Amino acid sequence: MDNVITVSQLRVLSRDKTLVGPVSFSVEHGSTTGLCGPSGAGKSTILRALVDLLPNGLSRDGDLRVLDRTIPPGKGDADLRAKVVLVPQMPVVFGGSILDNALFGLRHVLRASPEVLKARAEQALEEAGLWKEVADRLDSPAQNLSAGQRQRLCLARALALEPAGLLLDEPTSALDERSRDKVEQSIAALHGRRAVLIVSHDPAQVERLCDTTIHLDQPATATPAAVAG
Ligand SMILES: Nc1ncnc2c1ncn2[C@@H]1O[C@H](COP(=O)(O)OP(=O)(O)OP(=O)(O)O)[C@@H](O)[C@H]1O
Repeated sequence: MDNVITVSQLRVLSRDKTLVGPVSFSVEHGSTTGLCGPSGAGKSTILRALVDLLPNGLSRDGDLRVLDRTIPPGKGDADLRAKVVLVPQMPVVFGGSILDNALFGLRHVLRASPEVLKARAEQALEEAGLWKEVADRLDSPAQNLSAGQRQRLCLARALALEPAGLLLDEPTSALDERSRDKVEQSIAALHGRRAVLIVSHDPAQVERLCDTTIHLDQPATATPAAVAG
């Protein structure tokens, strides 16, 4: 199978100090990979590095390939962010309707008629496992959705971009068991269709969803780059 994301000796640096890494791994098309490790090990930071959205003051080195393209540090662009999409830990639901939220992002990437955009958003809501619950109220405020529905709406917003890779940061950490199960069903349905990298604290969840696991064993400490490298 083809790799969607390939990382070799990737480190995240804070000034000249290694904050996370080095790590090397790949995520294949159609696979679901778990990214695990103790709090502070650098899981969220790695996800952000993969889409070149590190906070100010942090940078990365090492090699990052997305599909057949090498992404030099700081050179991530809209094209990269449509191919590999990060869904953050806390779902961000904007003011506006459910449909507006599903379309957010897609509108900037795809120049198409409102009908085509709507069809793509509906397909994404279906893929995220939310369609049946919202089909009759697409114009209702998204803020009224439950926490689990919001998480799946954010998943739909990402899927509307038809990414090759999805990065999910603790997608069920704030959910009760029933909502968690629904989100997990949606993630499981992506297996075979997308490359999914999922940060999880829950070994049982990793067992349920993932083909392979990457372990970040050490909490990140700012060690001198020359030593850590
Ligand atoms: N902007 C930043 N500047 C400096 N250090 C940072 C910055 N962002 C994160 N860090 C540090 O990087 C390390 C990794 O943080 P990160 O949030 O990636 O860990 P994590 O494994 O996702 O943790 P958790 O499981 O608790 O969410 C931590 O030591 C954190 O303090």
